[in-house]
Order: sequence, then C-alpha cells, then structure tokens
Amino acid sequence: MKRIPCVLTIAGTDPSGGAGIQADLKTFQELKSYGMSVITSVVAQNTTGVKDVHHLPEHFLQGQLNAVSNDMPIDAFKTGMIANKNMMKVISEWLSEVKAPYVMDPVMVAQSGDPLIEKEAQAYLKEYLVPRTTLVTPNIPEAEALLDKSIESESDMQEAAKMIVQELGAGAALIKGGHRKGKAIDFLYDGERIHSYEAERIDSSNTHGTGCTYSAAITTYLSQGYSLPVAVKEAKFFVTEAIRHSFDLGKGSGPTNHFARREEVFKQ
Ligand SMILES: Nc1ncnc2c1ncn2[C@@H]1O[C@H](COP(=O)(O)OP(=O)(O)O)[C@@H](O)[C@H]1O
Ligand SMILES: Cc1ncc(COP(=O)(O)OP(=O)(O)O)c(N)n1
Repeated sequence: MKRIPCVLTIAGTDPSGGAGIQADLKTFQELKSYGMSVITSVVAQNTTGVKDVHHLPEHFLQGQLNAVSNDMPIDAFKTGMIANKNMMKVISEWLSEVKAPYVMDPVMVAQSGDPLIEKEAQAYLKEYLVPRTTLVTPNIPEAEALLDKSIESESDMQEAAKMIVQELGAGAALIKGGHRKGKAIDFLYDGERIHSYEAERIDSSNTHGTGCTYSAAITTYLSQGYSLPVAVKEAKFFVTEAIRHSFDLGKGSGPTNHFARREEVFKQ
C-alpha cells in the first residue's frame, strides 16, 4: 500500500490556534497529509497580538530537526517564523541533508504589527535561506523588505516575483496581495512565466494566520505530488474558503476556518 504523504513545518507557535505551527498542522490534517512540526519559538499570542516570545536554544532546534529527519520521511516542508540568525544557521545546515520541496513563508511581522524576526536576521534569510527554496511566499511588506523596493501596482508585484527568483535565487516566488485593496490577487513566478490567482476580497477582519494557512496548504499539495502552479491554485481556493467561513473568535482579528470546505460547516 502507498504510504501517506508526510509534511513538516518549522515555525513558531500560536496558543490561540490561528497562526504558526497550530495553523499549519490543522491545514496538513484537513488536506490529508501526515503533519509533523519543529518549533523555533514559543510565542504567547492571541487574536489581539503578541504578548511574549521565548526562542528555543539552537541545540534544541537541532535536536528536533534530527529527531524528525532521522526517523520520518519528509515529502515537503515549510518554514515560518525563524526569529534570529543562529536559528537560521541551524536550519541552513539541516537543509543540505533534506531533498524535498521547501516552501518558505518569510514571516516578519504579525498582523497586529508585532515583529517576529530580528531586523539583522533579514539579511541572513535573504542570502542563505531564500536561494535554497522551492518557493517563497511573501506578502507585500515582506517582498518590499526582501527587495528594498516599494510595491504598489499589480505590475510591481509581478516584477517583484521575478526579482526574487532572478536576483535572490529562490526557486519560485508567490507575491500575495492580501494587503492591497480590491480583488485578492496573487502572482507566482516559477522561473518560466507569471501565473495569477484571483479571488474576490471577502469583507472580514478575521484573517489572523492566512499567510501560514496558505503556505501550509501549498506545502501539503506539493507533498502529494501536485505541480507548483496547481498546488498554489488549490491552496488559494482553500485559503479563500477559510477566510469566507472565518470565526468571530477572540477580541481581535479572528482565525480562519480550516474546515471550511466540509459540507456540514457550509450549512451552519
Ligand atoms: N479579505 C480577503 N479576502 C480574500 N482573500 C484574502 C483576504 N485577505 C487576504 N487574502 C488572501 O489570503 C492570502 C494571504 O495573503 P496576505 O494576507 O497577503 O498574507 P499574510 O497573511 O502573510 O499577510 C492571499 O491569497 C491573499 O490574497
Ligand atoms: C508564530 C507565528 N508565525 C507567523 C505569524 C504570522 O502569521 P500570518 O499567517 O502572516 O498571519 P497574521 O498573523 O499576519 O495574520 C504569527 N502571527 N505567529
């Protein structure tokens, strides 16, 4: 019998369950791959913002990475919050041992405005991790930080996707348009051509964890053997429905709904 595809997230936590490791694992489960996780930082956060952060020591990050890769198959993996250069170095060394599609969500700032990466680590991420990726999925402020360039129009987004591949060496780049007004359009450059993914903008403030959920869905579909453009298409559908059926939970920006595609949820 064919085994279940196995997918790994390396990221920070969200005890309120909307973003980070928790959002990733829910997505993996919902889309039917076997989910695994390595924690970089334990974050005391909820729908209103980040209260405190504890970065795990590097030897502990290394220990978790070894524990997974010495024992389990990895068919695709993603990284989310990697707060500092030391953790990036550990992950960068580990990358040489793993031959699976790598999706990087270059998490920099939470929706609440709280920083999730040390400023000086951005240069390391760009130089040593981005060139090892299959796909990088920045939102507009993250793409602007990676390229040191302002991005306003759809053609700026397409140009930025190309630059992240051609100048920074990413395998592919998906620029997400969640931070703009109007339709929710994202652009993928896969080294050959631009693909666009469009959805209507949903009038909801419950978008905590959308970027995590989207990149986790792409990674799951890659673990199942879908091509990159199709994995992004399916993941875009998943995240759009998750926003459409998002929850009014907590006092701030509520979480997306990871089981929005289930029939019983649509009927509620
Ligand atoms: N209100 C919305 N309605 C529909 N799609 C949205 C909305 N907000 C964000 N998206 C989509 O959610 C995904 C995540 O995008 P974005 O919010 O830019 O990333 P991040 O969560 O990393 O800041 C993208 O596909 C984007 O187009
Ligand atoms: C631990 C952790 N990782 C990432 C984020 C940012 O999540 P994202 O999907 O970009 O969604 P927002 O929080 O920006 O809506 C996070 N908050 N925590």
